[in-house]
Amino acid sequence: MPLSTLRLPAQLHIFTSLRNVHEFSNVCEQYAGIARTNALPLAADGLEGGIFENACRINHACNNNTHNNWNENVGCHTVHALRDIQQGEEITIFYLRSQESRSRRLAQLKEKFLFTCSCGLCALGPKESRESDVRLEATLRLENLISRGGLEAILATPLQMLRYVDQQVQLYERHGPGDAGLPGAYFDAAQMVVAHGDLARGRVFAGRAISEWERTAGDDCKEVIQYRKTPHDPSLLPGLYGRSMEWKTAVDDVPTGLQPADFEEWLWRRKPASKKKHKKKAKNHDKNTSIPTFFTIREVPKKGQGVVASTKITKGTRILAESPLLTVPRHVRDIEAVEVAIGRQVKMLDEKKRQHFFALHNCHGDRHTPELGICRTNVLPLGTDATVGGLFLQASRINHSCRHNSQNTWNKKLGQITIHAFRDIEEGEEITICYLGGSDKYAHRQRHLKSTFGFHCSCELCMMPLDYRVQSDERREKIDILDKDIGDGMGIISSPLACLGAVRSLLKLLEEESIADATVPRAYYDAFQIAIANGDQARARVFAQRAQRLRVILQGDNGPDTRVLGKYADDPTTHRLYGTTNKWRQAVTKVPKELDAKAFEDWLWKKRR
Ligand SMILES: C[S@@+](CC[C@H](N)C(=O)[O-])C[C@H]1O[C@@H](n2cnc3c(N)ncnc32)[C@H](O)[C@@H]1O
Repeated sequence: MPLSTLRLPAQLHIFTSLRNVHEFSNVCEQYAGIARTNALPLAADGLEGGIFENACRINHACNNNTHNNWNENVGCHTVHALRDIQQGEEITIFYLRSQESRSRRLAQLKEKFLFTCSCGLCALGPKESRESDVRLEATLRLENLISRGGLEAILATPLQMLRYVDQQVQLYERHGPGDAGLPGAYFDAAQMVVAHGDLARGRVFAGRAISEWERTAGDDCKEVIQYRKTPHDPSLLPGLYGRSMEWKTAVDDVPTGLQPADFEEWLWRRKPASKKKHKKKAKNHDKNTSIPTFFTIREVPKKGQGVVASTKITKGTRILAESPLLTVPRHVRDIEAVEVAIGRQVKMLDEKKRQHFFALHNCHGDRHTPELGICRTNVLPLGTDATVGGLFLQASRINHSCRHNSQNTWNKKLGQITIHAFRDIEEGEEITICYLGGSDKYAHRQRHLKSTFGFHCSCELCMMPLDYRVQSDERREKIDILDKDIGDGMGIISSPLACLGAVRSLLKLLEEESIADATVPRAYYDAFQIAIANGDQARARVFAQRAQRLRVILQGDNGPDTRVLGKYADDPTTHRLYGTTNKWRQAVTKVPKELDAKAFEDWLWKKRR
């Protein structure tokens, strides 16, 4: 039970003996510090917290072995073992709201609780840690897709939503029984199938959710009590049963006698992959390019049309290469001249293309002619800082996200825009690019998107809780400052070491902010320039190689920046800045070969030991 009053001296004594990681100069600050260090949430929203004599002594681990939960029925904080705990092993809980990548967890724990976590998960070697991060990020992404889709997506694309939960459960199970996300996932699945009248599967999913809640929070927890009857009568799931009857089954239609794997196939409505279907997929190529089609263009809730992955797309895949339908001058004040230029090109389109053109979205209403409104809504830049934009029948259907998954690049040599996935995209997930430049903060992003494209952004990042968004804005502000400092070019010569340190800090912030677009190779290219301007060919080669590898992901082998970076990686002295000073002069052969990963990074960034 929480310590409800502190009038009794014994309770006050317990309270003041709790750890306080915050500085204080009076009693009020001391008590507030203790509360901030120790309070455990009394509800899922985390707005109210309680102080507990024993539970507040439990330390954090990112691979926690227990799950803590405020049980409002019994008015107690409960702690349940998620796996066997050996005698003498420390009992641990998880202090943060959700499992994220190692760097994010470390940053949040440092900020909120002022410690550097060294638990088993944080202490993994680089390879295992990366693998764990990939799994956690995938879980989080699926969680976001499910929660953002909401009822609308459950009703519109139920199979897709069920697929997300299926993948989520598989990821949780790969993590082992320690994960407390399972009951929620099974409950989501129960809601999805029941909304379409499928009581048989609803019964199985609801049963699994209840037994997982019992395991992680006890049979007297709120959820078990509230939904105890649903495995017997899944139609009791609140407000959902029979919104559609597309998957209608009776509650007793659960198949018997199936092998476990076959039962799971039935339960999750997975279709066994038939050879025929594979053949069809391989043939499914875009008519105008040699690229297989990875997407469909269809209605996306609250966004009009959008481009949606029709298969899983792996990081680095070229999703689309497309020639512009017409080109439009950008940054021109003389609107009439622009209208004339557009009008002339629209007239020259054949009838079919003209129809496609006028079917594109126009967010400007009758403020402009339809031709100009369509172009202003849909034009994509043909190069960095380009004075010309292009209008595309497919690429212009791609919607915006502040945490996008794909990069658009104008490939002058091909005369086409390319769209590359810079992280894995799940089947059914929307393909998104960023309409904005740089690392704009929340308020600025919303203002700009509203005034230029007429919508309020509710992407994954913009929908994060306020405290997360504030942290994100702080990181973005730092990114902006570092970017400007590095970009002014003076530091390369006058203070190269500080400049290199700034690039390293920038890359760390970009990773924390999950920015994986062209900003990252650009930062490595900055590091390359610092090294080569000061005569260090060895470091320059490594930085150029890293920038090139990232450009291959974002633009492909034949991308506009990929080749030139390859040239610099082969021979860094071909860069125009080579030898501006010889302060760090070093041959290209001096890249150390014997160092472990950490020592190599220390060498690369000239970090003194
Ligand atoms: C280039 S078009 C993208 C395709 C467009 N959705 C369509 O139906 O053709 C830009 C327009 O799409 C919509 N849009 C793009 N991203 C959006 C988002 N994240 N949320 C809501 N609407 C969005 C806005 O209406 C915007 O003006």
